[in-house]
Amino acid sequence: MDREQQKRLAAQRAISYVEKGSVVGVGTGSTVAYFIDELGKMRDEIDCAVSSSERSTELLRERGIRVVDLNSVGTVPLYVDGADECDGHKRLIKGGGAALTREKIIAAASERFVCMIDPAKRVDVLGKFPLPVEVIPMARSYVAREIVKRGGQPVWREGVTTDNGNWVLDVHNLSIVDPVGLEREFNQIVGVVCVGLFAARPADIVLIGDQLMA
Ligand SMILES: O=C[C@H](O)[C@H](O)[C@H](O)COP(=O)(O)O
Repeated sequence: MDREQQKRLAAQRAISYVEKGSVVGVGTGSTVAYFIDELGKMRDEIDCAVSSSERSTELLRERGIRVVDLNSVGTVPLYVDGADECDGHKRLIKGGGAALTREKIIAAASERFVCMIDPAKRVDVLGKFPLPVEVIPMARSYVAREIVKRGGQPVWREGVTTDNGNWVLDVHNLSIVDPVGLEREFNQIVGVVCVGLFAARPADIVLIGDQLMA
């Protein structure tokens, strides 16, 4: 089975976590696009969605799903998203599509985070996928130098501006043996908006294709 089929299967299974009449938090990316397809089929059974990107908002609206501001809802019962890497503790690297900050905000505001991946993204140690870090544009060089001091090799994702008007550094050469510690450390660099490590708030449920990860 190819990766796209695995992503679609994960999205179909993720739908079973959606409760009728509820607000659904929606992530970003190619896997989420399959989830939005499925969610569209039950648009009359849910209340509305909160979205992690302009791209997902557009897809949701195209399928007739009402999208509301996170500030207008309380705790979100369910957040569904993809990831770029996932370790055995359901800690993630995210941000390959530059949507990490809004994704992390909705994940933090959610009771349950269901993450959908294909088998190639399941790793023992995070870091083979370059770690995305969203930065305030004027701080790009400074943050890059600070990351070099910590052993990473930052590469500016030139030409990409996030939905928040910021830039992204992709940090290569990291073997992330302490994801919570590294997330905390990078968060403390002035000029960093968000680190694409979801370790302090990992996923609650990970679907690898249609299989539940233990
Ligand atoms: O910024 C993008 C997100 O974190 C995505 O969830 C992540 O990159 C996975 O995307 P995809 O499902 O396209 O592999």
